[in-house]
Amino acid sequence: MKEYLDISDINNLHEIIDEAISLKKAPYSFEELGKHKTIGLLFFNSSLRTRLSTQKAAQQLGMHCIVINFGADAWGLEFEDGTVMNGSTTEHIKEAAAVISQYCDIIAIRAFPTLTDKEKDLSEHVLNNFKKYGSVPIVNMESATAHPLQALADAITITELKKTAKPKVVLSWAPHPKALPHAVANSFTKMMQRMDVDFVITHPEGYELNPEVTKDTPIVYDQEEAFKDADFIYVKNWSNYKEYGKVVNNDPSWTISNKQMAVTNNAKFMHCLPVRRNVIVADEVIDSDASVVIEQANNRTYSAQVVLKRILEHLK
Ligand SMILES: NCCC[C@H](NC(=O)CCC(=O)O)C(=O)O
Ligand SMILES: NC(=O)OP(=O)(O)O
Repeated sequence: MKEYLDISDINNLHEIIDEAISLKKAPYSFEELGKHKTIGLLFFNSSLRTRLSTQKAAQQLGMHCIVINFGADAWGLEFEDGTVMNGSTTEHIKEAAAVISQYCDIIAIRAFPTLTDKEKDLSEHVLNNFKKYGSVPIVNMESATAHPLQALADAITITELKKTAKPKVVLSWAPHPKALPHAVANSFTKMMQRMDVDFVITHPEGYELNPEVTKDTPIVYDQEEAFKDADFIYVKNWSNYKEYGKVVNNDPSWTISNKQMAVTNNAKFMHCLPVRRNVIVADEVIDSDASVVIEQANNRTYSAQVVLKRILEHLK
């Protein structure tokens, strides 16, 4: 694997999921592979799971890890070409990406969307500028439109827990007070389209994701109808895509409670975390045996580890 920007960088999905599950059983089997290699983790936004699981994955491969928070302790970066830099930005991406590439063999980046400038977000300008001006492989740790490490962890989790050959998986929107990105929902959708599952999306009318992502995936506007006989309920809020970045609906009847779970086939409840309790999901569901959110978060380590392993093998 040359880089990991999107799940399209995965050639053989079955193979990578199986390999991640093997790494979970023997996480130190390749601790020589990353010896004397360094990964730089660049954060423009907060993180708990991605930051810790990616570090853990790198360490289990014998790599060194360096971390920088652009929001807090780096110089303000300029991304536009030809700007007269007499304002708030201090350093241009051209130098920053080239310099970081001197110190790191792999660069991993978290950079959320603006949710105000749709065109800029869709262009993935942060990720693509690092790719353009850096000289080492890039790993996406959640960008404006994609969270492929999360989607791979989700695929591992569903593979481990499914009880039938072709489970029914539902992606459900749930309310949230703030405008949230589409990245998790986009990557999960693309992942389910590649897996052998019966996949349905449910959300209030008007909350359609980018049609270039959803393609021909069935969309059911009635949440209860969508949940019938489901084996996995994957919940996520996203802000409006058409009225870009707006919160136009906060309907609490979409919050996942026992009432919704009752029509499923004893479904597992999934969420990428962090989750707002009693807004996205009621305590009674996330505290029940149906919830697999901790197993899902654990799989973030093996998702990152299999990706880093493959990039390291490509570097050799
Ligand atoms: N990496 C997992 C999710 C990150 C982000 N959630 C958030 O920003 C939650 C913020 C809050 O609840 O205040 C998202 O939805 O893409
Ligand atoms: N799921 C996830 O990416 O969590 P963090 O935002 O805490 O990294």
